[in-house]
Amino acid sequence: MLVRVAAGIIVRDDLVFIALRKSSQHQGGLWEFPGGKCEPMESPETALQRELKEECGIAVTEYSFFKTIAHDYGDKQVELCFYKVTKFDGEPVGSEGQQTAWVPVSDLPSYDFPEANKEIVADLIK
Ligand SMILES: Nc1nc2c([nH]c(=O)n2[C@H]2C[C@H](O)[C@@H](COP(=O)(O)OP(=O)(O)OP(=O)(O)O)O2)c(=O)[nH]1
Ligand SMILES: [Mg+2]
Repeated sequence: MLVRVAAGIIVRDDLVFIALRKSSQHQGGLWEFPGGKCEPMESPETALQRELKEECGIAVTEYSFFKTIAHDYGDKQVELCFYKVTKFDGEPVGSEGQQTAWVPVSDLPSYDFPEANKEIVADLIK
């Protein structure tokens, strides 16, 4: 099962907004860049806008493509399209009750992310 996902690296100054995945979710208990699955035929850009509205309550107004990562978790194959989100309307929150945090980019390595995110975190702290 290949799942296409769009995720936003929401940045403000030197801080990044991250969220904790619920324990009931795939890769639960790990931190993530908010986002979610693309619907059939939906572009990742549209999915990014929709997911960040649903999960964080923000309207994305400026973003740029960062990187695509393909990863096989064994039980699930994901293709993650990461976007850097540089402007948005509203203040990001955990709309679905998820724990969230604004963290300095340099602190990202001290948070546990899914395996597929390791390369992204490494790129961000470069
Ligand atoms: N959102 C997000 N998902 C990630 C990241 N890293 C990573 O491996 N994933 C994986 C976990 C999931 O298998 C998949 C994303 O699914 P999701 O659970 O966010 O999807 P969704 O928001 O549509 O949620 P749902 O309605 O299906 O519960 O991608 C990440 O940084 N952000
Ligand atoms: Mg999600």
